[in-house]
Amino acid sequence: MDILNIEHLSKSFGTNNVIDDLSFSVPENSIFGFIGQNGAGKTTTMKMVLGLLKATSGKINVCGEQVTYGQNKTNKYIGYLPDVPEFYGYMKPFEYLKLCGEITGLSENKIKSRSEELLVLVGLNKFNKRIGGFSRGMKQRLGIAQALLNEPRLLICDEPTSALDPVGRKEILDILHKVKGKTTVLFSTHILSDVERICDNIAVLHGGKLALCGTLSEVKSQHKQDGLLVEFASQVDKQQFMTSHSLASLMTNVEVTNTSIIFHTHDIEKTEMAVISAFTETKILPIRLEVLEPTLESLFMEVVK
Ligand SMILES: Nc1ncnc2c1ncn2[C@@H]1O[C@H](COP(=O)(O)OP(=O)(O)OP(=O)(O)O)[C@@H](O)[C@H]1O
Repeated sequence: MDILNIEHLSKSFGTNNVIDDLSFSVPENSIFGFIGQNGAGKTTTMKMVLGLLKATSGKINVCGEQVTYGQNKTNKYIGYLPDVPEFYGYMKPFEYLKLCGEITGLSENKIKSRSEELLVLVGLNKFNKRIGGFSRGMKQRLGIAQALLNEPRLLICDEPTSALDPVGRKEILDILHKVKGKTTVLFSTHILSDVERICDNIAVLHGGKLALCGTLSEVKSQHKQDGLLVEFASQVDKQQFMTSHSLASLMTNVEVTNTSIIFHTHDIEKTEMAVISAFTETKILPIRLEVLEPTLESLFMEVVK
Protein backbone atom coordinates (compact mmCIF):
# COMPACT_ATOMS: atom_id res chain seq x y z
CA MET A 1 0.00 0.00 0.00
CA ASP A 2 1.07 3.57 -0.65
CA ILE A 3 1.07 5.80 2.40
CA LEU A 4 1.35 8.99 0.34
CA ASN A 5 0.09 9.52 -3.16
CA ILE A 6 0.72 12.70 -5.14
CA GLU A 7 -1.04 13.12 -8.49
CA HIS A 8 -0.43 15.86 -11.06
CA LEU A 9 0.49 18.37 -8.36
CA SER A 10 1.36 21.90 -9.47
CA LYS A 11 2.13 25.04 -7.49
CA SER A 12 2.88 28.54 -8.70
CA PHE A 13 3.85 31.60 -6.69
CA GLY A 14 2.68 34.36 -9.02
CA THR A 15 4.35 33.60 -12.33
CA ASN A 16 6.95 31.31 -10.71
CA ASN A 17 5.98 27.71 -11.54
CA VAL A 18 7.65 25.93 -8.63
CA ILE A 19 6.01 22.50 -8.90
CA ASP A 20 4.95 21.32 -12.33
CA ASP A 21 2.72 18.25 -12.73
CA LEU A 22 4.41 16.20 -10.01
CA SER A 23 3.22 12.61 -9.45
CA PHE A 24 4.77 9.96 -7.20
CA SER A 25 3.88 7.55 -4.40
CA VAL A 26 5.58 6.63 -1.15
CA PRO A 27 5.21 2.90 -0.33
CA GLU A 28 4.35 1.97 3.25
CA ASN A 29 7.33 1.06 5.46
CA SER A 30 9.87 2.54 3.09
CA ILE A 31 12.52 5.14 3.79
CA PHE A 32 11.91 7.57 0.97
CA GLY A 33 14.53 10.13 -0.05
CA PHE A 34 13.05 13.28 -1.58
CA ILE A 35 16.01 14.79 -3.38
CA GLY A 36 16.54 18.18 -4.98
CA GLN A 37 18.89 21.12 -5.14
CA ASN A 38 18.24 24.24 -3.05
CA GLY A 39 15.05 25.85 -4.29
CA ALA A 40 13.87 22.71 -6.14
CA GLY A 41 10.51 22.82 -4.34
CA LYS A 42 10.91 20.14 -1.65
CA THR A 43 9.62 22.26 1.25
CA THR A 44 6.78 23.59 -0.91
CA THR A 45 5.70 20.01 -1.70
CA MET A 46 5.87 18.96 1.96
CA LYS A 47 3.80 21.95 3.04
CA MET A 48 1.13 20.99 0.51
CA VAL A 49 1.16 17.42 1.90
CA LEU A 50 0.57 18.93 5.35
CA GLY A 51 -2.29 21.09 4.03
CA LEU A 52 -0.35 24.25 4.94
CA LEU A 53 -0.05 25.51 1.35
CA LYS A 54 -2.74 25.51 -1.32
CA ALA A 55 -1.87 23.59 -4.47
CA THR A 56 -2.56 25.33 -7.77
CA SER A 57 -3.83 21.97 -9.07
CA GLY A 58 -3.51 18.25 -8.40
CA LYS A 59 -4.39 15.82 -5.66
CA ILE A 60 -2.66 14.50 -2.54
CA ASN A 61 -3.76 11.44 -0.54
CA VAL A 62 -2.33 10.44 2.84
CA CYS A 63 -3.30 6.92 4.01
CA GLY A 64 -6.04 6.92 1.37
CA GLU A 65 -7.62 10.19 2.52
CA GLN A 66 -7.47 13.34 0.43
CA VAL A 67 -5.54 16.31 1.82
CA THR A 68 -7.52 19.54 1.91
CA TYR A 69 -5.77 22.88 2.23
CA GLY A 70 -6.39 24.54 5.60
CA GLN A 71 -7.72 21.36 7.20
CA ASN A 72 -5.66 19.08 9.36
CA LYS A 73 -7.65 15.82 9.32
CA THR A 74 -4.95 13.89 7.42
CA ASN A 75 -2.24 15.26 9.72
CA LYS A 76 -3.27 12.73 12.37
CA TYR A 77 -1.29 10.23 10.29
CA ILE A 78 1.78 12.46 10.01
CA GLY A 79 4.69 13.44 12.25
CA TYR A 80 6.59 16.45 10.92
CA LEU A 81 10.06 17.76 11.59
CA PRO A 82 10.53 21.18 9.93
CA ASP A 83 13.95 22.22 8.60
CA VAL A 84 14.52 24.57 11.56
CA PRO A 85 12.56 23.20 14.53
CA GLU A 86 11.72 25.70 17.28
CA PHE A 87 11.80 24.81 20.98
CA TYR A 88 11.34 26.51 24.32
CA GLY A 89 14.98 26.77 25.41
CA TYR A 90 14.17 26.85 29.13
CA MET A 91 12.50 23.42 29.00
CA LYS A 92 14.14 20.04 29.47
CA PRO A 93 13.51 17.31 26.84
CA PHE A 94 10.95 15.39 28.90
CA GLU A 95 9.06 18.60 29.80
CA TYR A 96 8.92 19.56 26.13
CA LEU A 97 7.59 16.15 25.02
CA LYS A 98 5.07 16.26 27.89
CA LEU A 99 3.81 19.64 26.67
CA CYS A 100 3.51 18.36 23.08
CA GLY A 101 1.70 15.23 24.31
CA GLU A 102 -0.75 17.32 26.34
CA ILE A 103 -1.48 19.55 23.33
CA THR A 104 -2.21 16.47 21.19
CA GLY A 105 -4.48 15.07 23.89
CA LEU A 106 -2.47 11.99 24.92
CA SER A 107 -3.15 10.52 28.36
CA GLU A 108 -0.68 11.15 31.18
CA ASN A 109 0.43 7.50 31.23
CA LYS A 110 0.86 7.42 27.46
CA ILE A 111 2.88 10.65 27.50
CA LYS A 112 5.21 9.22 30.17
CA SER A 113 5.79 5.82 28.54
CA ARG A 114 6.06 7.18 25.01
CA SER A 115 8.41 10.03 25.98
CA GLU A 116 10.72 7.69 27.88
CA GLU A 117 10.80 5.26 24.96
CA LEU A 118 11.46 8.03 22.42
CA LEU A 119 14.17 9.73 24.48
CA VAL A 120 15.99 6.37 24.55
CA LEU A 121 15.49 6.01 20.77
CA VAL A 122 17.04 9.44 20.06
CA GLY A 123 19.77 9.05 22.70
CA LEU A 124 18.61 11.91 24.96
CA ASN A 125 17.36 9.86 27.92
CA LYS A 126 20.45 10.60 30.02
CA PHE A 127 20.60 14.26 29.06
CA ASN A 128 18.44 16.09 31.54
CA LYS A 129 19.52 19.63 30.61
CA ARG A 130 17.70 22.63 29.22
CA ILE A 131 17.13 22.58 25.44
CA GLY A 132 18.69 26.06 25.16
CA GLY A 133 22.12 24.43 25.66
CA PHE A 134 21.58 21.70 23.06
CA SER A 135 23.69 21.32 19.91
CA ARG A 136 21.92 21.41 16.53
CA GLY A 137 22.12 17.64 16.28
CA MET A 138 20.51 17.20 19.70
CA LYS A 139 17.72 19.59 18.74
CA GLN A 140 17.09 17.63 15.54
CA ARG A 141 16.99 14.39 17.55
CA LEU A 142 14.52 15.90 20.01
CA GLY A 143 12.50 17.13 17.02
CA ILE A 144 12.29 13.56 15.71
CA ALA A 145 11.13 12.34 19.15
CA GLN A 146 8.43 15.02 19.17
CA ALA A 147 7.33 14.14 15.63
CA LEU A 148 7.04 10.46 16.62
CA LEU A 149 5.12 11.09 19.85
CA ASN A 150 1.73 10.43 18.32
CA GLU A 151 2.87 7.19 16.63
CA PRO A 152 2.41 8.61 13.11
CA ARG A 153 2.20 6.29 10.11
CA LEU A 154 4.26 8.77 8.09
CA LEU A 155 7.23 10.73 9.44
CA ILE A 156 8.17 13.71 7.25
CA CYS A 157 11.54 15.35 7.90
CA ASP A 158 12.62 18.46 6.00
CA GLU A 159 16.38 18.34 5.47
CA PRO A 160 17.06 16.75 8.88
CA THR A 161 20.80 16.36 8.30
CA SER A 162 21.69 19.45 6.24
CA ALA A 163 23.15 21.60 9.02
CA LEU A 164 24.92 18.77 10.86
CA ASP A 165 28.49 17.50 11.00
CA PRO A 166 29.21 13.87 9.91
CA VAL A 167 28.70 12.50 13.46
CA GLY A 168 25.39 14.35 13.89
CA ARG A 169 24.25 13.21 10.45
CA LYS A 170 25.04 9.59 11.22
CA GLU A 171 23.08 9.80 14.49
CA ILE A 172 19.99 11.11 12.66
CA LEU A 173 20.28 8.52 9.87
CA ASP A 174 20.64 5.73 12.44
CA ILE A 175 17.46 6.91 14.19
CA LEU A 176 15.52 7.09 10.90
CA HIS A 177 16.76 3.62 10.05
CA LYS A 178 15.62 2.30 13.45
CA VAL A 179 12.04 3.61 13.05
CA LYS A 180 11.69 1.88 9.68
CA GLY A 181 9.12 -0.89 9.96
CA LYS A 182 7.04 1.03 12.48
CA THR A 183 6.73 4.27 10.51
CA THR A 184 7.21 5.20 6.87
CA VAL A 185 9.88 7.88 6.59
CA LEU A 186 9.96 10.62 3.95
CA PHE A 187 12.90 12.96 4.20
CA SER A 188 14.10 15.70 1.92
CA THR A 189 17.77 16.28 1.31
CA HIS A 190 20.43 17.28 -1.15
CA ILE A 191 23.04 15.05 0.54
CA LEU A 192 23.13 12.06 -1.76
CA SER A 193 25.42 9.92 0.38
CA ASP A 194 22.77 10.09 3.16
CA VAL A 195 20.20 8.78 0.71
CA GLU A 196 22.46 5.94 -0.42
CA ARG A 197 23.03 4.99 3.21
CA ILE A 198 19.44 4.45 4.30
CA CYS A 199 16.83 5.00 1.57
CA ASP A 200 15.16 2.22 -0.34
CA ASN A 201 13.02 4.54 -2.52
CA ILE A 202 13.80 7.94 -4.03
CA ALA A 203 12.32 10.79 -6.02
CA VAL A 204 14.51 13.46 -7.58
CA LEU A 205 12.90 16.84 -8.13
CA HIS A 206 14.43 19.11 -10.74
CA GLY A 207 12.97 22.25 -12.27
CA GLY A 208 9.68 21.51 -10.48
CA LYS A 209 9.38 18.16 -12.27
CA LEU A 210 10.09 14.59 -11.28
CA ALA A 211 13.46 13.70 -12.82
CA LEU A 212 13.94 10.22 -11.30
CA CYS A 213 11.72 7.97 -9.19
CA GLY A 214 11.67 4.38 -7.95
CA THR A 215 13.63 2.08 -5.71
CA LEU A 216 17.28 3.04 -5.49
CA SER A 217 18.36 -0.11 -7.32
CA GLU A 218 15.68 0.32 -10.06
CA VAL A 219 16.74 3.91 -10.68
CA LYS A 220 20.39 2.93 -10.84
CA SER A 221 19.81 0.09 -13.29
CA GLN A 222 17.37 2.06 -15.51
CA HIS A 223 19.72 5.01 -15.82
CA LYS A 224 22.84 2.97 -15.78
CA GLN A 225 25.83 4.91 -16.95
CA ASP A 226 29.07 3.19 -16.11
CA GLY A 227 32.45 4.79 -16.02
CA LEU A 228 35.68 3.24 -17.30
CA LEU A 229 38.66 4.58 -15.39
CA VAL A 230 42.02 4.46 -17.16
CA GLU A 231 45.03 5.62 -15.17
CA PHE A 232 48.55 6.10 -16.52
CA ALA A 233 52.00 6.28 -14.94
CA SER A 234 52.51 9.82 -16.22
CA GLN A 235 50.75 12.81 -17.76
CA VAL A 236 52.80 12.32 -20.95
CA ASP A 237 51.47 8.75 -21.33
CA LYS A 238 47.91 10.01 -20.80
CA GLN A 239 48.29 12.79 -23.40
CA GLN A 240 49.71 10.41 -25.97
CA PHE A 241 46.98 7.85 -25.32
CA MET A 242 44.34 10.56 -25.84
CA THR A 243 45.58 11.19 -29.40
CA SER A 244 44.41 7.70 -30.44
CA HIS A 245 41.86 7.64 -33.30
CA SER A 246 40.11 4.71 -31.61
CA LEU A 247 38.89 7.07 -28.89
CA ALA A 248 37.32 9.68 -31.19
CA SER A 249 33.70 8.70 -30.52
CA LEU A 250 34.24 8.42 -26.73
CA MET A 251 35.67 11.86 -26.06
CA THR A 252 32.30 13.64 -25.72
CA ASN A 253 31.65 12.40 -22.16
CA VAL A 254 34.93 12.16 -20.28
CA GLU A 255 36.46 13.41 -17.05
CA VAL A 256 40.17 14.07 -17.42
CA THR A 257 42.58 14.58 -14.50
CA ASN A 258 46.37 14.78 -14.41
CA THR A 259 47.12 11.13 -15.13
CA SER A 260 43.70 9.54 -15.60
CA ILE A 261 40.59 9.57 -17.77
CA ILE A 262 37.08 8.38 -16.92
CA PHE A 263 34.94 7.50 -19.94
CA HIS A 264 31.23 7.78 -19.05
CA THR A 265 29.22 5.41 -21.17
CA HIS A 266 25.92 3.59 -21.63
CA ASP A 267 27.75 0.82 -23.53
CA ILE A 268 30.64 -0.38 -21.39
CA GLU A 269 31.65 -3.23 -23.74
CA LYS A 270 31.99 -0.94 -26.76
CA THR A 271 34.00 1.51 -24.65
CA GLU A 272 36.30 -1.25 -23.38
CA MET A 273 36.95 -2.44 -26.93
CA ALA A 274 37.79 1.08 -28.11
CA VAL A 275 40.10 1.68 -25.15
CA ILE A 276 41.92 -1.63 -25.73
CA SER A 277 42.38 -0.69 -29.42
CA ALA A 278 43.83 2.64 -28.24
CA PHE A 279 46.38 0.79 -26.05
CA THR A 280 47.49 -1.23 -29.10
CA GLU A 281 47.52 1.80 -31.39
CA THR A 282 49.57 4.03 -29.07
CA LYS A 283 51.59 1.21 -27.43
CA ILE A 284 50.86 2.76 -24.06
CA LEU A 285 49.59 0.65 -21.23
CA PRO A 286 47.73 1.88 -18.15
CA ILE A 287 48.68 1.25 -14.53
CA ARG A 288 44.99 0.86 -13.66
CA LEU A 289 41.86 -0.02 -15.61
CA GLU A 290 38.59 -0.23 -13.68
CA VAL A 291 34.84 -0.24 -14.37
CA LEU A 292 33.12 2.20 -11.98
CA GLU A 293 29.57 1.42 -10.89
CA PRO A 294 27.11 4.33 -11.20
CA THR A 295 26.55 6.27 -7.97
CA LEU A 296 23.47 8.25 -7.07
CA GLU A 297 25.65 11.34 -7.36
CA SER A 298 26.60 10.54 -10.97
CA LEU A 299 22.90 9.94 -11.82
CA PHE A 300 21.90 13.16 -10.12
CA MET A 301 24.54 15.16 -11.99
CA GLU A 302 23.29 13.62 -15.22
CA VAL A 303 19.67 14.68 -14.63
CA VAL A 304 20.38 18.19 -13.34
CA LYS A 305 22.98 19.24 -15.93
N1 LIG B 1 5.81 31.76 -0.03
C1 LIG B 1 6.52 31.86 -1.14
N2 LIG B 1 6.34 32.89 -2.00
C2 LIG B 1 7.03 32.98 -3.15
N3 LIG B 1 7.96 32.07 -3.54
C3 LIG B 1 8.19 31.03 -2.73
C4 LIG B 1 7.48 30.87 -1.49
N4 LIG B 1 7.92 29.72 -0.91
C5 LIG B 1 8.85 29.20 -1.73
N5 LIG B 1 9.02 29.99 -2.83
C6 LIG B 1 9.91 29.73 -3.95
O1 LIG B 1 9.69 28.41 -4.40
C7 LIG B 1 10.91 27.79 -4.80
C8 LIG B 1 11.05 26.47 -4.07
O2 LIG B 1 11.31 26.72 -2.68
P1 LIG B 1 11.38 25.54 -1.62
O3 LIG B 1 11.66 26.17 -0.30
O4 LIG B 1 10.19 24.67 -1.74
O5 LIG B 1 12.66 24.74 -2.13
P2 LIG B 1 13.49 23.60 -1.42
O6 LIG B 1 13.70 22.53 -2.43
O7 LIG B 1 12.85 23.21 -0.13
O8 LIG B 1 14.87 24.34 -1.19
P3 LIG B 1 15.86 24.39 0.07
O9 LIG B 1 16.68 23.14 -0.02
O10 LIG B 1 16.67 25.62 -0.22
O11 LIG B 1 15.04 24.50 1.31
C9 LIG B 1 12.02 28.79 -4.53
O12 LIG B 1 12.31 29.46 -5.73
C10 LIG B 1 11.39 29.74 -3.53
O13 LIG B 1 11.93 31.03 -3.65
